[in-house]
Amino acid sequence: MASINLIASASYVLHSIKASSKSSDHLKDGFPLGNKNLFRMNAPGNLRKLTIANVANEVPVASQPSFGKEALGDQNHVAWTSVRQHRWHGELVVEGETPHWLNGSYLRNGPGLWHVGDHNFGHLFDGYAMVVKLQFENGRIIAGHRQIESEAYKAAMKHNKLIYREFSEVPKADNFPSYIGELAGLFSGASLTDNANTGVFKLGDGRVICLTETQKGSIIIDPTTLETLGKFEYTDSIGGQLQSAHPIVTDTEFLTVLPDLINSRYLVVRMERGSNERKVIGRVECQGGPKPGWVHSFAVTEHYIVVPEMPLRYSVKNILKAELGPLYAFEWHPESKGFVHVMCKASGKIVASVEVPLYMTFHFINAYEETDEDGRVVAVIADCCEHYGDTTILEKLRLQNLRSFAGQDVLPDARIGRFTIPLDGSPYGKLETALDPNEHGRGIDICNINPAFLGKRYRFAYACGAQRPCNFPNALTKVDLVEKKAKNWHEDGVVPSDPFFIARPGATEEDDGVVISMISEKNGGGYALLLDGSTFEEIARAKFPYGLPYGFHGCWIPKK
Ligand SMILES: CC(=O)/C=C/C=C(C)/C=C/C1=C(C)CCCC1(C)C
Ligand SMILES: CC(/C=C/C=O)=C\C=C\C=O
Ligand SMILES: [Fe+2]
Repeated sequence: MASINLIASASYVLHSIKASSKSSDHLKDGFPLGNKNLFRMNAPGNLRKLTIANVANEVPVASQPSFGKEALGDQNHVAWTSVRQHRWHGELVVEGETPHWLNGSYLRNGPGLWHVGDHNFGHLFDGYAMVVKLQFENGRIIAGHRQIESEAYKAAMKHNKLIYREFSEVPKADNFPSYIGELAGLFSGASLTDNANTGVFKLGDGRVICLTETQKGSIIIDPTTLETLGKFEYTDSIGGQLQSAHPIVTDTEFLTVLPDLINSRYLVVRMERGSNERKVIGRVECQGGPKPGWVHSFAVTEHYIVVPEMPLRYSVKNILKAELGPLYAFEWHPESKGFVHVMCKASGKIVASVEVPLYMTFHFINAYEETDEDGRVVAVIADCCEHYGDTTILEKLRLQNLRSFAGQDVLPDARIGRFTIPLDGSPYGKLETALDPNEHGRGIDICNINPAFLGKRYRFAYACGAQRPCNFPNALTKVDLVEKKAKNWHEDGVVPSDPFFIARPGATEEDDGVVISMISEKNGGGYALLLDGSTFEEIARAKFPYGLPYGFHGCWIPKK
């Protein structure tokens, strides 16, 4: 059965490759090159003329009139609306001043399209990936966005229906045999999405890669044109289907965690700069069960890798179901408990596996080693955006909820959860609240730090926070973990994304730099925002021709 499915999917892949060159061609068909100032805003019925400096190369998707089409009434914030065209590129007018030392490109990945044909997707995490670029050049900002041409996206465009399984979406089996094919495809991974919408990373050798949580969803793009260049092929034989969405990428290496659903363990792997071959550092045997916990992200210190084992566990039963359960591919197993494991990076040995209170996190912020007066490491501290051991947030991120509850105070509380993991062999670790969550409006997620402090004792985290009432993080927050205070940025009706810190060259203070975020506005507009990393005051903003959907995670590519 699996081989039949593989043959089917191989012939499908061939079709898609042929279709892909055509698809890029037909995306240009009917492209009104002269029409440089007219943009239809995403807000329903809102036709406006905007003058944007040097707008070039706006590319409507000729045969996809469905872009930006969800008809959901006035409440449909542009943050939760498909982008109105496949790609765009142009210069933005800057209000304020961007620092002249800021030369390079900020790329951000996230969903761009949440429907196919007449079918609206269910969840924020389902959207077909779109990368947005802000290229800073001597005070100017050249911007652009482009859909990633994953197999899942191309297949959906070609057949006008969902073909691959997304986070909350399962393609409809037209008939029983095709459902059997779909099941086999799930075992082989052939039916799983490669929609690389979670993050974008610059590898040490300069390649730029977009990822999702399936290994096949590792896609190389051109950071200048944002063109999809092809699959990132792992040349090792490690196998498996899944990966963390958040590898730790430095100039020298790429570290990630691969959940192994068959053996109920995690593989921690490392890929050197310039290589496509991952090598296993070590294995973490899960303490609870029945399956490994979801591992969206993990953390590192200078010498250790911190691997979470959440009670929110992968569920093979759910993954194989035609209708997903309330927690999609996962199940909440409080009886299986929560654990955190610490692996020595050099030897792969587990130096601590501790039980901790039940927790629920997407994002680790950072981790570091705590030493005693003799300099011996006695504990590992790991911080994350923690949802009080409650999975409700997953339901709140359903598009219907994001669209219908704007302004209502339904965002579940979140905090910075600080794990203390003793290295003295004791079986328990601590999970405490790092600062009063009211400081950041009792909402916090999508966090960044100064990358020079990765794995080290640090003081500042930048994240999306909340200005209540809200149904989604609607503020930017700078958290001071030493003073236990936060500075917040908010404007009425905004949905800000990924506050990304870039250090000023030569800086000696941790927060000396700028924070970039892309803002979606309630009137359908949007802009790039620059805040001072220290004061958290606005230094510049630059309006996009039209608002962009909410995005997840970005990276910085300094100009060579
Ligand atoms: C955007 C984000 O934060 C997470 C995305 C996660 C995805 C796309 C997960 C996809 C999966 C499947 C398609 C089936 C198997 C399990 C799982 C990895 C959840
Ligand atoms: C948007 C999000 C997770 C994205 C994953 O990469 C979490 C939002 C949480 C809200 O508090
Ligand atoms: Fe994430």
